[in-house]
Amino acid sequence: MQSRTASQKTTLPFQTLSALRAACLSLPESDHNISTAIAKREAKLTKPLGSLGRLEELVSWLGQWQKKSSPQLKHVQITIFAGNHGVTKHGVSPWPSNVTAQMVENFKSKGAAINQLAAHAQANLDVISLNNLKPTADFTTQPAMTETEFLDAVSIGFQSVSPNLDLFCPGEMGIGNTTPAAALSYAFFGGKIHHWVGAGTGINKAGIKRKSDVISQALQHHHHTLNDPLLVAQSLGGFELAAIMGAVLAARHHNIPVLLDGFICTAAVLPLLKLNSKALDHTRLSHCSAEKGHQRLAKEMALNPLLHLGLRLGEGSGAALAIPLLRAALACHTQMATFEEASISQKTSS
Ligand SMILES: O=C(O)c1ccc[n+]([C@@H]2O[C@H](COP(=O)([O-])O)[C@@H](O)[C@H]2O)c1
Ligand SMILES: Cc1cc2nc[nH]c2cc1C
Repeated sequence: MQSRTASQKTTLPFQTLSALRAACLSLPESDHNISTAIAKREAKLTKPLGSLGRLEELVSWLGQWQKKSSPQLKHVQITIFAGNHGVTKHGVSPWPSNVTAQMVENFKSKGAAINQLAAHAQANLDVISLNNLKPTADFTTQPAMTETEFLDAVSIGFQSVSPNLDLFCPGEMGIGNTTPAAALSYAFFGGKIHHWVGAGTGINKAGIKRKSDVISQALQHHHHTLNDPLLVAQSLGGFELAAIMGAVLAARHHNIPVLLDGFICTAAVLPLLKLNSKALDHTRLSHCSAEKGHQRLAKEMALNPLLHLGLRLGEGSGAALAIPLLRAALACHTQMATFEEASISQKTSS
């Protein structure tokens, strides 16, 4: 496993918000000729058309973005982005912030759930600690990050994605990060605060009330930023969320399909969607988290989760669990016999 503390300042791709905005607005498209080729083969395979349900669509999605009519999953990367949060001083998480660094060590020594799930999925796992795990500012009174801090974090995420990948899965670790995730969701979709605020790592009712109050205060403080998705991400997000946003943007520029993880990961890429309604076409949502706001967020973002397992761990765990599903989909598409090869009669009427 590679682990980085990601504080280098040289040749970062985004020196200004307008450079980042331009990269979000001008995005490559998938190759629709590939989906036609894949659909043609799918129709010849020894099963009623459509009978493998979403597995069929997943093969087409992988192929369109990889630009391969026989998509592959040789180079699969899970990267955990770790960061800390100034809002934790308001008691929004039951865990102390030093658990973020302790879990980073646990990832490095292969003791965490994601280490087992990544190995099972035959995926490479890296961890990147943002800002040396120094926390964001308390966003109830200041932007979570300065413009430079935000751009650096986005740039580090962007640069972390190697162009040769077949699939990229961002994960995250950050005590307190369900609060910025809920704040971003509420800032972009409104509704009632309590729709977005859940127990995270297990906070009690009083803690959930504190989280809601913190978010309400933060939105009042940053109301002037709410019409600009990048300023919202800078003001209400976090280092690891910004890095995830940058990484998912990079994957798009390299035509790499992405599996999104849980509530925090989904909220992290929401600014991309708000800037460009096609920005997440190269992604699929691996699972629906048990965290309260995730189902609503997925619906608002028109993301249809592949798995419902009651997970609420983060680390990229849901994405890791969906990788074997993608491998199964590819195995069927590439290795099944056609009707002709297996001498099976085709259907006689429609
Ligand atoms: O992925 C999810 O949906 C998810 C839901 C709840 C908690 N988490 C993880 O728990 C941590 C944040 O929870 P909290 O209570 O400290 O805000 C962070 O490290 C996340 O990876 C993750
Ligand atoms: C132990 C622990 C492991 C985690 N993994 C992701 N978030 C986490 C939060 C805690 C508290």
